[in-house]
Amino acid sequence: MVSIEEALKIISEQQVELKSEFRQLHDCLGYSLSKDIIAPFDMPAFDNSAMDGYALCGIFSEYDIVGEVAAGDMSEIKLKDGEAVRIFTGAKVPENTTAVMMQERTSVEGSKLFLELEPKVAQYIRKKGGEFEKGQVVLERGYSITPAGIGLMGSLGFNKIEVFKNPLVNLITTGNELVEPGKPKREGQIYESNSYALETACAQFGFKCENKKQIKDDFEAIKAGSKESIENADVLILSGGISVGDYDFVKQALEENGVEEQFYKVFQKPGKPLYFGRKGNKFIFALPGNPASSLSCFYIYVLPFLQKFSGSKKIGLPKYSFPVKHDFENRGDRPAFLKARIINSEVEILDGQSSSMIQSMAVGNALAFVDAETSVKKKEKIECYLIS
Ligand SMILES: Nc1nc2c(c(=O)[nH]1)N[C@H]1C(S)=C(S)[C@@H](COP(=O)(O)OP(=O)(O)OC[C@H]3O[C@@H](n4cnc5c(N)ncnc54)[C@H](O)[C@@H]3O)O[C@H]1N2
Ligand code: MOO
Repeated sequence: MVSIEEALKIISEQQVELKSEFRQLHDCLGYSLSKDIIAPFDMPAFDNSAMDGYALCGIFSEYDIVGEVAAGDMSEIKLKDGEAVRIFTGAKVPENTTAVMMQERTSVEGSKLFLELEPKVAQYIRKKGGEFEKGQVVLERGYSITPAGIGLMGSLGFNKIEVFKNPLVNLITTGNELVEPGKPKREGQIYESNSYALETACAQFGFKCENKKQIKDDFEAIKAGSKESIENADVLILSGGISVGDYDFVKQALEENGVEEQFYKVFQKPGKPLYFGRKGNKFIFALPGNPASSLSCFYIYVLPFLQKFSGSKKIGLPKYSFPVKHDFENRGDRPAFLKARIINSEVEILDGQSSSMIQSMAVGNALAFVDAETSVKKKEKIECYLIS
């Protein structure tokens, strides 16, 4: 049995072989950059107008309108003192522009422009290189790509992005009692739900499960199924059958497949029987079958590993401290990740903390950490991992 800190350290210290690939710009959300993104030109690339209005030369109260520049135009106009051009947002400002005046503050009579107020030098001009300059690193290697990052890379003209390959994930659920949702079940059976929660938890962070298998509590079947997944995937996630019961075959099956245990059992609640193993450059997490245990172990242990394996610098769930809404006592002898809800900057520890209960996790948005045999007083701050 290891502590939470030891388990996380063992996971974070695994040497993983990162590979890179080019992906289309629209298809790299959830991937991480394998190279810095360097601006190929200044941003903006030319001085341009921030408003629909008039580009002015010199500071006067009236001007002669000498032309028009729309967004996308290649303006050849060189303004002289007292001249103005009609201009639109994003259009290149002509040479010698002193300022832009928004059209709401102007009036026009024939070709004469009158201003309601005096312009300030450089107002409403977005200067060339004002955001960043050519050659500047705008996104660093290891940056986990977001929609804004995609927008930025598109604005720099990149249509293919070099990213780290995401690990190939396989998922195996084990249990004789499990029935696929949508099918009839008889007394003693339950619906298989962990694979859905785990697959979508992967997807929440941009990781795809390429293959899902459901296997009975049969040693040979689990051994054969996990052998195949270890061959085909980078990371195998199993759920169930990892405790000490007569039908818990996962650990032994993994051992017989040549998987080397990195740790087994973590001193925590939920998720005590968590197993982590490795075979070469393949990694195996066997999560306890209880629904809240398996998902909580995914968030705390599997997610940081998948992120590391994808070359991301962003590791683990966002973690913040919040004051508790009410007194709380963890009477258990294990440190606990508690299903919790953060509202109005306060954290409420929810009812339904049993490892088999997932409704509290579904309506919650965080896992709150409270050490073993510890009381926390109302307003005392505790660490919370945000799950949504
Ligand atoms: N004698 C002991 N018994 C148990 C211990 C222990 O230390 N000594 N630990 C308990 C703890 S803590 C946990 S957590 C569970 C974990 O057991 P397993 O990983 O072997 O999981 P299973 O027995 O297969 O299932 C546990 C529970 O979860 C349900 N389940 C399993 N798979 C799914 C699924 N895919 N979808 C929905 N629900 C699932 C299953 O029906 C069981 O109710 O062991 C304790 N026992
Ligand atoms: O450690 Mo288990 O996940 O409490 O039921």
